[in-house]
Amino acid sequence: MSKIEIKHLNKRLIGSKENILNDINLTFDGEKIYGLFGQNGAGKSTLMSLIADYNKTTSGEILLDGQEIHNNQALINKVYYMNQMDMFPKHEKLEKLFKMISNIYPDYDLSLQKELINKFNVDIKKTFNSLSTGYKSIVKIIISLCVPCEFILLDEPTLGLDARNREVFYRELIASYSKNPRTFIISTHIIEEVDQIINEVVFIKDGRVKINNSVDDIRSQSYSVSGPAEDVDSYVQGIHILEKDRLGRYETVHFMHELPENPRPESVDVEKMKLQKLLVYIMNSEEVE
Ligand SMILES: Nc1ncnc2c1ncn2[C@@H]1O[C@H](COP(=O)(O)OP(=O)(O)OP(=O)(O)O)[C@@H](O)[C@H]1O
Repeated sequence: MSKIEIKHLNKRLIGSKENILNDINLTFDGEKIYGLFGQNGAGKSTLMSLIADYNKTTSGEILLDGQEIHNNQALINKVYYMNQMDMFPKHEKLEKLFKMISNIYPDYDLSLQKELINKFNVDIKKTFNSLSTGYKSIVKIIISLCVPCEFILLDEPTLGLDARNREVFYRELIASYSKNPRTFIISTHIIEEVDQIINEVVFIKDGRVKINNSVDDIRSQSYSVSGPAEDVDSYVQGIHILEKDRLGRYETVHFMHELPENPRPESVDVEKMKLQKLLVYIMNSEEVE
């Protein structure tokens, strides 16, 4: 199974004194779905553009199956980068645009493309330039799911999509992945949207990797316990609580710890903490250390 390894990568823009990315060491394994998170300006798009060889590293290596991707067209062809740049011919009708792309990739999935055009209600007689922000994203999403690449990098794929189309996209992504497992790296600010889809989390802050772990590991021993306040309090007694939300007599407490050994009152519900909340705690605790 293919993998991408990033070793001691630094990126600094010419004329700048500061690195955008600092000593990045990461492995993206085959057939996994990664969430790439971080605040605005953290360096997510820069990292993706380097992997796809749109940009050159200042130092360090990006290897696909042990070989440098940079300037190696056979390897670059295994990576597809969907981003916010509009690089398609603006005045061509979409039907021609789709044809051009499918001609570039020998095993492009034309039947999936047809299905997705219908599901997203895309009018292929329109030009790319005339599309709304959301429909521009949809066209890019369709192409990303149909190209026969082993590594698909999606940079804020749902930008401008309404709720229905976001749902269609994630449903189709899962269907496509199940049928044809490959690696997806999805950069998004809306962690709730992907927390059921991704296997791995990479969190970048100020150009450095702060979290690089599986979702299962991150979510193990992290709970949200809710119910009548007095029952919850007695159940979680002695556990370090990260946050308590209260609504009248009802409360929810969040903690990163094993479940208490005390018997759980029937009135109390236990669930895994939401990934978004958890990542915020992990980042905050790192800052305190
Ligand atoms: N061509 C450029 N010229 C100047 N600064 C740049 C350039 N490209 C990136 N940067 C800077 O590098 C940093 C990282 O940007 P990048 O777009 O990679 O972040 P991001 O995590 O994708 O952010 P966002 O979530 O806002 O899209 C930012 O401070 C950005 O301003």
